[in-house]
Amino acid sequence: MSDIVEQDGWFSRLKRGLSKTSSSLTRGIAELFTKEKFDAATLDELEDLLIQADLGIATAERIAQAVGRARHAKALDGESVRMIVAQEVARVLAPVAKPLDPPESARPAVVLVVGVNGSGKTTTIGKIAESYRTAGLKIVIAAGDTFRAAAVEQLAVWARRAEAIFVSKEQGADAASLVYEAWRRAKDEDADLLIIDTAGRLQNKAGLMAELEKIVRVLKKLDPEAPHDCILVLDATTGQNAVSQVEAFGKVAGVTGLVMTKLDGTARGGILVAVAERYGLPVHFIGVGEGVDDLEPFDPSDFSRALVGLPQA
Ligand SMILES: Nc1nc2c(ncn2[C@@H]2O[C@H](COP(=O)(O)OP(=O)(O)OP(=O)(O)O)[C@@H](O)[C@H]2O)c(=O)[nH]1
Repeated sequence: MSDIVEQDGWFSRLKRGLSKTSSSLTRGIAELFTKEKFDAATLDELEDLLIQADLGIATAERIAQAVGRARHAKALDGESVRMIVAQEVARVLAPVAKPLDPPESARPAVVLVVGVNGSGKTTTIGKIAESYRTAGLKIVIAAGDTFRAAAVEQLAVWARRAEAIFVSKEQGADAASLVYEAWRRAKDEDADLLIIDTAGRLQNKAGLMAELEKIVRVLKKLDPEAPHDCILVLDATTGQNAVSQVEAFGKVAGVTGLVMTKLDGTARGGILVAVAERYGLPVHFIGVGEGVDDLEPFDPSDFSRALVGLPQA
């Protein structure tokens, strides 16, 4: 691959996006080799370093054990340790890397997008709509965040770009009734896909969570299988808080998959691994920047190598 293509490619954006995490891991691992010998205490330090990057205790332990085994077989250096980290991380992530794949038989297939304020829901919806427009699908987008006029406007821009039918209501309107209308509209138009934005809410605000529950209830009356996908968008910079979001949104809306954004904003990008290990939920997309090209389908090999600053396999 030429340098120019490589520069503009997804992997180099991913690598740049994950550089806060990868440089902190690379530096930390290099420091382990300034010790006189690489012994059990060094392995503990490695484990701590991985936990600090939010990789989760179980994965950190497994990686330290794998490095421990390798140290008997060959002389280690920073790069070989990073390679072991990448291999173990890829192993954890392989089962959760699944493209978003709403059923073709459902008309419309319903994708509900949930998450706290500012996590990147709008950007995610724009990306999904764009990829399905390219595939020739007829799309309806419902502006279920009826609280913020700016959110509706932003979504309308994405809808126009994706040549999607856009359904919105006046500010403060009941979100569940908007969802009802949007589903009917999608049915009347024989649309393939209905994507529903929802208002950002904190997982500990009971009133807003009840409203989300009502949206799901309304959808189930229209189609017992809906929503076919319920995507939780997680902001990586919220760290361990992502874990409580998965639980709270999972309980109310039955989360079926994840998108993790803003991996560029943290040195603890390992949080994706911790969440994957704990819940085994599919990861559909990851985001490392504000542009539409900075959100891409999740690839465990690319992610795990970029996480420790290694070139693409
Ligand atoms: N650095 C960075 N910024 C991102 C990423 N994804 C989204 N953003 C930015 O984060 C902000 C919030 O993204 P939105 O897509 O509007 O999020 P939202 O969840 O719809 O937000 P609300 O409508 O406020 O609930 C925007 O300024 C995005 O450009 C990412 O991966 N990295």
